[in-house]
Amino acid sequence: MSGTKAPLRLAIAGLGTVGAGVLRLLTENRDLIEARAGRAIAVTAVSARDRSRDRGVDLSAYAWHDDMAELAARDDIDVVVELVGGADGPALALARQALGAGKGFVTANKAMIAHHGQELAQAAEEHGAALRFEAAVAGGIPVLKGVREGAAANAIDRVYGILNGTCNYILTAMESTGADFGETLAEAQAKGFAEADPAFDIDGVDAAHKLAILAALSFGAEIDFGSVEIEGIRRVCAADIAQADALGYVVRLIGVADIEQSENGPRLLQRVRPCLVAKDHPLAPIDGPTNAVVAEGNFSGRLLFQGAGAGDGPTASAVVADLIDLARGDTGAPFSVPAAQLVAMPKADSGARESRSYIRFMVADRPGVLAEITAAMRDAGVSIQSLIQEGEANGTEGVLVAMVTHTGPVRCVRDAVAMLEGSESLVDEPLVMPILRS
Ligand SMILES: NC(=O)C1=CN([C@@H]2O[C@H](COP(=O)(O)OP(=O)(O)OC[C@H]3O[C@@H](n4cnc5c(N)ncnc54)[C@H](O)[C@@H]3O)[C@@H](O)[C@H]2O)C=CC1
Ligand SMILES: N[C@@H](CC=O)C(=O)O
Ligand code: NA
Repeated sequence: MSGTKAPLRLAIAGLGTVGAGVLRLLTENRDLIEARAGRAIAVTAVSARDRSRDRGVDLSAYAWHDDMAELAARDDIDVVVELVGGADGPALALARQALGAGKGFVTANKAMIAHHGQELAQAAEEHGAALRFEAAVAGGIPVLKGVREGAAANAIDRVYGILNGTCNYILTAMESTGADFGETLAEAQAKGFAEADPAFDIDGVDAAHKLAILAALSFGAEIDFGSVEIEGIRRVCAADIAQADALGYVVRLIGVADIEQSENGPRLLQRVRPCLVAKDHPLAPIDGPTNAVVAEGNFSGRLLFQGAGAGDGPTASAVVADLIDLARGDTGAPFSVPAAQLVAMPKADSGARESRSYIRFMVADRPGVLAEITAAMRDAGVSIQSLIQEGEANGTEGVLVAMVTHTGPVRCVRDAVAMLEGSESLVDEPLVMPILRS
């Protein structure tokens, strides 16, 4: 079909949700993939933990390796595809080996790229190999391609979005059905969205991995996962979602990265936390495992990328798109610029940022409690826009007091909360959620 070009030969490590999806996609769409890639893309060898597991795909045509480290050593392989996971360990060893041997390397592993992406990009350059990881950020959405290629001419100084399908699935289910957190997490796990350790999802770490990669690529910054401020969704309760709704907002886990200019060069701020999102904001209707990313280019204006952020089909689509690029001979720098040109950007001070905030207190039902809270706000310089006191919140001890502040420094809200620490009026630690600016 494509003439005489030799096929691109793959070894795939990991045949779980994503790996099995990639095998299915390569089989079902073989002809169109070959036509678009200009050559066949053929699997030669595979490795996973359990050879006999029924994955709904026929493995009989592929060489099997119990030890995935052997894949990179095969001389009949052009590209190693890593769909195992884990920041370090065998996945990282395989990446180093494959790139060191001059083979292409395609992965969906955001944990590994967030921690070691720069080293791996450098290794790829040194050995003339290609490294790609579109599936690692926002699953099936071609957001890395969109930023790296489609928006390549723009300076981008803010990128943000919904980067974790599991959290979005949980939050939107809590919103629409009032379902409980644990039950909804189990559903997300059963559908294959959740990470091997779902704490990575609900504690915001997975979104932070993706944000760190997206920020590096968007801003030309060194990857700095360590400086991401992270808060997950464990403490968001049904009453918060109901209060947000009454105020005209929905609750979403949002990753935001931006750069601010200072005398000493650009500073980077990366934060992942549950936020209140106005119902007319483009991120508000994003539900279920869908992800959405907004990138603000200085010529393009606001770009919105939206689609399935997790699951076998969408994630496989991103992996195979990378493989098609490699088959076509695109070996360009994965972070837009060579790894050595990525700029080290110190962390910006999040306390100095201005924001409106939602603050929820669970308080003891007794006189003087509200006065104590509002005094702390006054002393810390926080201006309250609205305050709601509810009866006993469902399934919780105490009375819910929720407030929305006027725009002011984040530090003042932190100071107010710190002043109330240890107060006998509070039956739980306050929850602060910023209101996402449009
Ligand atoms: N599931 C999803 O929706 C998405 C997953 N990802 C990423 O894709 C990667 C794979 O995720 P899933 O397919 O969901 O995981 P999974 O747990 O379903 O599959 C992992 C596979 O790796 C194999 N494996 C584990 N340790 C191994 C070892 N030492 N040697 C050989 N094989 C080994 C397992 O046998 C299994 O086949 C992860 O990095 C994940 O973060 C990225 C985007 C979306
Ligand atoms: N666990 C992740 C899977 C995709 O990256 C998620 O829920 O988004
Ligand atoms: Na993607």
